[in-house]
Amino acid sequence: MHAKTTKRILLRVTFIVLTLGIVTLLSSRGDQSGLTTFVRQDETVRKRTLDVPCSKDYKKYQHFEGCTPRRCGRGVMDGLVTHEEAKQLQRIAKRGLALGGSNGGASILDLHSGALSKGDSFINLYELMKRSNHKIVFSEDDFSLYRKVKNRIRSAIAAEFGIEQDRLHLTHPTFFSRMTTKPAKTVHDEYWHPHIDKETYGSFDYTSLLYLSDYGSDFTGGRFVFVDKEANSTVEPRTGRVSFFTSGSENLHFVEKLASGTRFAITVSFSCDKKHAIDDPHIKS
Ligand SMILES: O=C(O)CCC(=O)C(=O)O
Ligand SMILES: [Fe+2]
Repeated sequence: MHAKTTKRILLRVTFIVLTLGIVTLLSSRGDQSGLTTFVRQDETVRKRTLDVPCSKDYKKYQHFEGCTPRRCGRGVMDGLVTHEEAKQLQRIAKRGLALGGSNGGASILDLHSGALSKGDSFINLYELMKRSNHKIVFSEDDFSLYRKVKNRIRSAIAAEFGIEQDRLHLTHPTFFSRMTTKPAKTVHDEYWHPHIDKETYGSFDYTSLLYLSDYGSDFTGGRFVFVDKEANSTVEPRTGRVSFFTSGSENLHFVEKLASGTRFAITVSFSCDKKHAIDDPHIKS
């Protein structure tokens, strides 16, 4: 073969390889809107983590040695909670929420305090249960499932961040959420605003979310989005998926507005400060 022809072919091959490389790189980083996917709904991840630099805000907060994040980050685990456990928790959520429900698109049931969205405000489910002879909604088995799952999540967070698990205290609020496409009626329905959990909830140091329904089939929209400098990054909810992260401003986030369907999740969070510890939810007598 002619040296010139060989050179031309080599140049062409190099061009094709480079173009393919750039296309692959761009598509793996996200679409034109600057959105990348951290974990897709249709994949099963044992554990996927990402370190993110801790925000400077930690200087403002009291430091709890051996617990306050020194390393910040995010993680997603699919194997921690079984599909059946998540489905059972969804049934519990539905049972409780059936006694209330917001007029707008977001309803919560706080398992610890009993706060339940109803209309444009909240009622107390435990008060209601007390008045109507206790076990109308939850059984001891329901609470025991919640505790089991919460302890598993706590161990996973402790292992990931190199903390002794006894230093992580379950904190308020811990709640089931149900989101729909209904228009918001009060600010409590506006789940789509970017926020920092440490600022919104005060006591949170490590946030976890357990998803109880599937993005793409049970609902559309409703992806969890981390707001990052370069490109936002989504976690697509999947039944049984646990997503956890340090609660400071390094993990600013929001939930996209739902486009269709109903989305269920539980927020389970931990504080390093004993003062903010709450008991495991249990039947109040
Ligand atoms: O349900 C979610 O994916 C996130 C909810 C959330 O941001 C929160 O509870 O603070
Ligand atoms: Fe949040």
